Amino acid sequence: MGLPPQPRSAVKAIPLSDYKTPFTDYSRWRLKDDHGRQTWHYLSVEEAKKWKQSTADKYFLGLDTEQPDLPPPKTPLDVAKNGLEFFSKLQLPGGNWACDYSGPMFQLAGFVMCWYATETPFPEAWASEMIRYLCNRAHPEDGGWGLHTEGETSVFGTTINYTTLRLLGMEPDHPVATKARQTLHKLGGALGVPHWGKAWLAMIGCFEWEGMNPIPPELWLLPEWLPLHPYRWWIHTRAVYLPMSYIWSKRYSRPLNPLTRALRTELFTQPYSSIPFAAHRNTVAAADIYHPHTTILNIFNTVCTFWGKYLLPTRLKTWAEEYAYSLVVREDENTLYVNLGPVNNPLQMLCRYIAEGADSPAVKGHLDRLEDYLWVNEDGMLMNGTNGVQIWDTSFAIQAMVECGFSQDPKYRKMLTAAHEFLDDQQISEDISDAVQKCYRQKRKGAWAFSTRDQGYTVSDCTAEALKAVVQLQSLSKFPSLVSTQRMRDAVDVLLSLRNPSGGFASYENVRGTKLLEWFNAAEVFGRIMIEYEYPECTTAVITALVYFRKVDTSYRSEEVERTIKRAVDWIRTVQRADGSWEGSWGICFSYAMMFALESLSLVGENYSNSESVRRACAFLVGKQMTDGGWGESYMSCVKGTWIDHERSQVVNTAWCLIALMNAGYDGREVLQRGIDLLKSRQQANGEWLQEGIEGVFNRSCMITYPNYKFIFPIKAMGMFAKQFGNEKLWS
Ligand SMILES: CC(C)=CCC[C@@H](C)[C@H]1CC[C@@]2(C)C3=C(CC[C@]12C)[C@@]1(C)CC[C@H](O)C(C)(C)[C@@H]1CC3
Repeated sequence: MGLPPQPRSAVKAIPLSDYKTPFTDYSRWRLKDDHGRQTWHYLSVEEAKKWKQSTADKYFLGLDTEQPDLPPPKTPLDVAKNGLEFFSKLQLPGGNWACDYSGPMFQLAGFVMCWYATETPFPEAWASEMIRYLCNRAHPEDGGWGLHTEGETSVFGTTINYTTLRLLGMEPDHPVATKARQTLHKLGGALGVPHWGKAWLAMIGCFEWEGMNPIPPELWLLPEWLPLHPYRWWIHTRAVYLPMSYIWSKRYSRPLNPLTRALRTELFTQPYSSIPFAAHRNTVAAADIYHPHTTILNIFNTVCTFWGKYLLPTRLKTWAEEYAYSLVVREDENTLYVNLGPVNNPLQMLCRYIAEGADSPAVKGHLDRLEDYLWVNEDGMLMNGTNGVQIWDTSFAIQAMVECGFSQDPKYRKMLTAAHEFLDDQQISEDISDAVQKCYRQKRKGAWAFSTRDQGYTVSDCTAEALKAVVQLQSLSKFPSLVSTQRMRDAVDVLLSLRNPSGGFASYENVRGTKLLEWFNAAEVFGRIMIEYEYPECTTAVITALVYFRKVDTSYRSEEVERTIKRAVDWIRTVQRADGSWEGSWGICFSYAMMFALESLSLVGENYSNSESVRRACAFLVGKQMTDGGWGESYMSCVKGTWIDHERSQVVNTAWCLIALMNAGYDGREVLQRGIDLLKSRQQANGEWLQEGIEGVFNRSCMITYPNYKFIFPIKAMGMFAKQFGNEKLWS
């Protein structure tokens, strides 16, 4: 400690196992919260004296939080109180919560490669800690990386993270680099890197653009009624391919320099100049493929390659580039450079750099806002999956406290008031003037996003959970009416705008495309990314929110609300599996979706005593209880689409299953109490629960952490148990 950031050459000789000691002085990092904008700052020694490190900073950095031992809990609410005692220390001044939102192992790489492509130097403290993070995440046996932290070594993960380390300053003969390179070569080298990897490498001059399947911006000029039009794609897919298509069309590569020349020799198993790149458009390492190319995609790619090479008129190409670029600019303007997510953001920056140059306000705006995605944990610096989890986690934290009956308790008033004010501040108050027509955006006035208002993207269940939290506080717990009735109605308008003909709800938008679009999924590493799908979690969250809203406002669009609830419940029934379960898409996995499904069914009056479908669901869950009383689901549940036990019970899965069963009105007290005992037994003396397995997922194959869940859901489960059975003394 006390060291300045280590010069990158100093990281030279450290072996893979020794990256636990920070390269920077961890007592000098601070997390700043500006209306939910969370950014990490590395202070000078002088600055650090004036700006004290908070408990939250220390916790996130893996330093000792010095929280005292609390009186041993005797009742479920004691456990909840102790949990909250700790969790309250993690609340940021703006009333929201933050977290290390890691898991995917491709975001930092995308960020570093795009940043490098813009010829911008990296701040020293970042570079050192990013290097350390990647060293800490390398698999101990083979030194490679996978798609996500739990995944097996892949060509994708290893190619892009090896490249990242080198761009950040690691020498090629460093033991970490040597080991990773050997593994990469054993896997056939970077020629087999999937599509996005090829694109990123091409941007820094380490892959030839002709070796990539095309991403023609001309697609944006197709008539919108065509099923293939990008506006019908899932929002994240189109947001990534939009800037990528512009860069692809421009064939932009950073001019070569000694480092990228060296990388050209390190990444491949054969001399770079001897590689016939055009023949390798479809070369993808077998182990990397989650979603193989379809014949139709291969034909499409061949046609597009031919079209681009021989037929595309220059004027049309320019027009397409200009149109795509105009959408890139709008995305920046509409989100104040935060952008939809961590992959499109750096790509957007590179587009602005290509078109407007390094000194343009746009590139500067990007360089500034990219910081919102960076995070520092005990292992180093990484890129978060979004610019935070602010609204989402704050909504759930409020709901958990309400469930415990703490909204009436003066002790929690300050924490809840700050959280309430945060949600009030973060509701999106207006639509983007020309956005709906020209950027293909969903209605957003009245919505809440997942992270912040600045990011500004409607998400169905984020709107629903925030609305539920607001109703719970304002109408059912007599908190001041910060969010007016009109604004709640705006939120309901958003939810109703998201209805689909099936009755189910998707994530950001209505389902706009046909499932057949999946034939054109070119990303290779993810499944189900081409269109929006209806999800049990999103659908049930909407049902729940509408039921809550209806409790306080019976008149607004009442028939539509009624019909929407009914149709959504019908949809939920259609996707319940024969074994009684629901499969999750955003959390791991069945336990997550079932928690939401059984809550909404209970709110429409279906429970264990009167519904066969609820009874089947309960039997499923009870059947999964482990011998220690807990539940545990492996992330492989999501990959395989069938419940797979974790090797050990998990606090978060246990809480989800308990909440699900209690919502269902399941009457087996013993089953529930064994789960409650397990949660209590895992709580530390200071009220904390320790991090266990990864909690979240997206696109079926990529895992992502939700570290606050281990506080929020056990607290909620305790509150519900106390409500259902009385807050009796259970432990001496
Ligand atoms: C394939 C690409 C572009 C990768 C970048 C990562 C994003 C796509 C991921 C990271 C976090 C992520 C899983 C998220 C979601 C969508 C996809 C995200 C944004 C949503 C908003 C979908 C709806 C969900 O119910 C929930 C709100 C939990 C999540 C939150 C995180």
